[in-house]
Amino acid sequence: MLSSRRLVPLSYVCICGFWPSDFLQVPLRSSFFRRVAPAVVERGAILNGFRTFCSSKDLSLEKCVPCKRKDLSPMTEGSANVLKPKVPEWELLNDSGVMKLCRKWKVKNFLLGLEFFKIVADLAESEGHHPDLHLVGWNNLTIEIWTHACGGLTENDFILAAKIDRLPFQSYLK
Ligand SMILES: C[C@H](O)[C@H](O)[C@H]1CNC2=NC(N)=NC(=O)C2=N1
Repeated sequence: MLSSRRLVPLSYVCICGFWPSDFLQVPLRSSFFRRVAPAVVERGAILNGFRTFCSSKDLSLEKCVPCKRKDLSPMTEGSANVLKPKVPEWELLNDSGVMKLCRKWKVKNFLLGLEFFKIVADLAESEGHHPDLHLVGWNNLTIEIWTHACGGLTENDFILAAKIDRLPFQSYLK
């Protein structure tokens, strides 16, 4: 389904009801955009020209797209902050200029930590988009998500984070 979604160049935020029919193109620089930005993300929008969320409130229902575009560029901190409320458990990290999503868990034991990562790995493979996995001190897990192809954040990262949040990990945690 996603292949039908064209990637459009960044110049407007497109508010859509249903892809690709009823677009209202709003110049990013307009005061209208600044006022409606959060609502735009709620209703569905193109941020950084990569895709429209077609009014899905839940990013975990979206699919990651291949990061093959030569001109793929990371989203701005402003765009990241607009999407951040959709993955409230994650924090935005600026790692030497590379913006990433980061979340930590403490699991009951080492083997559950590896099982946790295996489940995340299977999800990542199915999405074709992969997190950085850290397991330290036997039971401290950290997952960092960013788009390596452009050295920053894209919608794929927020989608993967939202999908990870829906995995059934409660029984793994301390
Ligand atoms: C074509 C495919 O999208 C790329 O090989 C994927 C694989 N998984 C990936 N994962 C992440 N996090 N960033 C990437 O740039 C990336 N590229």
